[in-house]
Amino acid sequence: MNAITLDGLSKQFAGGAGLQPTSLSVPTGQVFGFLGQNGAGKTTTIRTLLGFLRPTAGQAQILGHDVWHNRAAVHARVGYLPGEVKLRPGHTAREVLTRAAALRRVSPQGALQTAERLGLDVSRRVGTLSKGNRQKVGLCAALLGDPEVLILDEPTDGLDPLAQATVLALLREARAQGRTVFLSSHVLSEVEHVADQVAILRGGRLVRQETLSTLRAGLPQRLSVRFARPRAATWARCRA
Ligand SMILES: Nc1ncnc2c1ncn2[C@@H]1O[C@H](COP(=O)(O)OP(=O)(O)OP(=O)(O)O)[C@@H](O)[C@H]1O
Repeated sequence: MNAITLDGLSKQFAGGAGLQPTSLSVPTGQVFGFLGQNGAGKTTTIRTLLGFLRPTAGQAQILGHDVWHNRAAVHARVGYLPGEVKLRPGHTAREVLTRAAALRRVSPQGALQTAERLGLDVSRRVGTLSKGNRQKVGLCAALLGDPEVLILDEPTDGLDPLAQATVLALLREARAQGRTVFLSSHVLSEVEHVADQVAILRGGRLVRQETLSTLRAGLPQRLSVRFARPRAATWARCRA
């Protein structure tokens, strides 16, 4: 069964940019990497998929619900990390997570443990946190209550390599528990460590969707370099 389905979903902004009609599906229990350069349309897709933007055409379903018509039912079962995490600056990270947990009617314990794994000091006021550490607060909030579907807009953006590795480990654990992850990123080398499938968006258009093994098989496995002159002579020139 598919956890997420886009059926001809599109979003046209006044300037013409946005998302061209796009159809794709994400099977339950998979990590789906959604790749594209700056401005490719990843955030637009995610915000339309979640019903924050009204689609120009088409529809999206999450866990069998039409997103636009059943937003509350969908949002109750989805953990979402927005591209820009906005938090009340005067609250500590612990307060943010405890309040978010109360709103979701779940225990904050899991999120506080995740914060510890990510090396986040939850006693700090979020207004004093770095971008990466605010990102960690947003991620802990998205994971609250172990939602069935996680939709994460560039979750590792701005994180140090250790925290990035912890995030990827958290996503693998979510998959091992049968949960579904929709993960946007600029970087294939990061997504390939965790994704089962990837889609590539360019200029608001889906240009590829394939499994990681098919994508890898299509990438050059060997690079051959030809020197215009004998190698020893080339190195000698470089050293000179
Ligand atoms: N509210 C809006 N009104 C008009 N154009 C918009 C709006 N939001 C986004 N766009 C345009 O839609 C295109 C896709 O933007 P989007 O933010 O979805 O890209 P992205 O892939 O998430 O980029 P990034 O990796 O930089 O976050 C861009 O050309 C952007 O300028």
